[in-house]
Amino acid sequence: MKVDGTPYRTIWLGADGTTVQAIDQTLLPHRFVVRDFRTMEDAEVAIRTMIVRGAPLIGAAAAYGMALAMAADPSDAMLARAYTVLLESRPTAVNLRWALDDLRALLAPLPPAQRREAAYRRAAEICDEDAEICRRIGENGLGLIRKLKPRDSSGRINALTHCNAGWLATVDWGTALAPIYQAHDAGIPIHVWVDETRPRNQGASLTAWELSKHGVPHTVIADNAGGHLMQHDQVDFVITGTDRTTRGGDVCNKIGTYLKALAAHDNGVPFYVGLPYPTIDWTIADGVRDIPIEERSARELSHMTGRTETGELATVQILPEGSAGANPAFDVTPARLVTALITERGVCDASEAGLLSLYPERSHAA
Ligand SMILES: CSC[C@@H](O)[C@@H](O)C(=O)COP(=O)(O)O
Repeated sequence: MKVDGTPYRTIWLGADGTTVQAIDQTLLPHRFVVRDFRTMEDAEVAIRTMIVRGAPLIGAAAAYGMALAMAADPSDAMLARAYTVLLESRPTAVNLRWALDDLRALLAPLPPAQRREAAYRRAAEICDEDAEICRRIGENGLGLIRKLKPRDSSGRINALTHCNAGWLATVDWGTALAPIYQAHDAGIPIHVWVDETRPRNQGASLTAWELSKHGVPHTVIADNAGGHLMQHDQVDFVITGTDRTTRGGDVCNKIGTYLKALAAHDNGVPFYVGLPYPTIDWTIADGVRDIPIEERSARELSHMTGRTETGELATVQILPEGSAGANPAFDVTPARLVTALITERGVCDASEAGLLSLYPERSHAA
């Protein structure tokens, strides 16, 4: 996607052929800064501190982390260490494990001298594949948007989204936002209600930024406003991404997604989820019980960072001294609340039968 006319992906290989570069998402929307990752540890820190975030981008960054590890030391010991260190950087997005398993299976049988080149080549392929997958999710989601009739008299289609599942969360295009970009580009009058997404504000900071860079009309709302808007016919569909979706169609996504799905269900508003195949965890049937939910620091609740009127970035405390905070970063929306899953292969029911209709080769997986 473009930033002020210049095409960008979220992560790419630097001109020296070794350093990996990525947009620093902790500074958006106020500063556009590109970071260099020179070591596997740089990639690990970037994932853990959310310089890069969003399930598909976490997978891509982990793949490049493995490549950086192999550039430093292509031994078996380093391969095992890089796998473990990177896997522990964040627990919920299954794309991380998917990418590391993919790289390890490719690299382990190779002689060490061939591992560096193979790892960089595969990391670049994963990035290209993610961009193409997301473009296809966009096409498949566009088909659904074309069938919607506006509920209110504005003549526009109103989407509601939570967190950031746009191009910043992937390598390019996004998952939830790809159909919205394609609808906008096709001339469909579409407007997006953007949940601010406390505590880290991925909606207010990232989704709003990338929609404005693409010229998509949008309005940021407090996280709790969505139910009210749905009761008053101001939301035609809800669309989110996901960090892990079970083989039965339970959707794990940013904390607060479940409440949006409940409100959508109560108001007869379609609730769609965009996802690429590496986000499906075929090993888990019950998402509420079995998906690991990341607990993040209470500091994300107690402090907020923003731009002052004089243009500097400043961090302020908003909780009283001594109040405890709890910060579960994700929740699980049961499949029964999901109208449909939108994948690169097409649209299906949020159920095992639905997913297997698109991925029949997985029917053997337990
Ligand atoms: C295409 S991204 C889907 C999800 O990764 C996204 O909605 C999300 O929850 C991101 O969480 P984050 O904690 O910002 O990494």
